Amino acid sequence: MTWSKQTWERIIPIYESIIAMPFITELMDGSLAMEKFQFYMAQDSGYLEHFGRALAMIGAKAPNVEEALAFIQFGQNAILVENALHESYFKDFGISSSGKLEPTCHHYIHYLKSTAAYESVEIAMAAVLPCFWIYREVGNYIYQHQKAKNNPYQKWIDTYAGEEFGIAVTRAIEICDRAALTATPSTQKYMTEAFIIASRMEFEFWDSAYQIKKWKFS
Ligand SMILES: Cc1ncc(C[n+]2csc(CCO)c2C)c(N)n1
Repeated sequence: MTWSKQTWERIIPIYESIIAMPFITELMDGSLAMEKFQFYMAQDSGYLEHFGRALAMIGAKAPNVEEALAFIQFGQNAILVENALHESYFKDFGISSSGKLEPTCHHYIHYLKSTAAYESVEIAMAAVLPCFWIYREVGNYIYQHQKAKNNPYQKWIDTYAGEEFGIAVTRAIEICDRAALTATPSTQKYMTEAFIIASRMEFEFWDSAYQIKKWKFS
């Protein structure tokens, strides 16, 4: 069995908890409080910028030029998505600025950036993979199960259920599987651990948006 299949099985309980979260079920039926979505959007805008930087750093460390190019393009896309969010969603939802990074987003970004900086490239690739993979699965799940018409969050749903995004995710999974094939058992173990930690952070990210969780002291 490939590294990715084995590792996805480890996070199925996290994935199933994510699709049952009130943030997701309410996003699906369009009933999610605007205030929670605005908080999510503002945090995600900050997340995408730093995530893009982490991806570019992984690209710089990639073992061959095709993989370097793939990660640099993922990084560019993350930042372009961020710009598109600014221009369209921010206008639609009345968010004035991305604001500062609140605790969960701060934690997640710094986990990814320090993994990209200090760990081996295979581990860093595994750490950023849940961001791609979980979003594709959640995006497709919502798209297939949504019942609401005129959902105010339709644009968000369409972004992640799109075919183009699906192709990028498959490519990211393939690169991680190739990296795992030549990695030592110890590195493979750390790759799995990084994938699990980032999957937990994906759960926490939505949960913190539902709770609008901010720093106690600002
Ligand atoms: C917290 C959080 N996690 C994952 C994504 C999804 N995502 C954003 S950019 C990108 C890849 C490059 O296009 C992916 C998969 C998100 N938006 N926010």
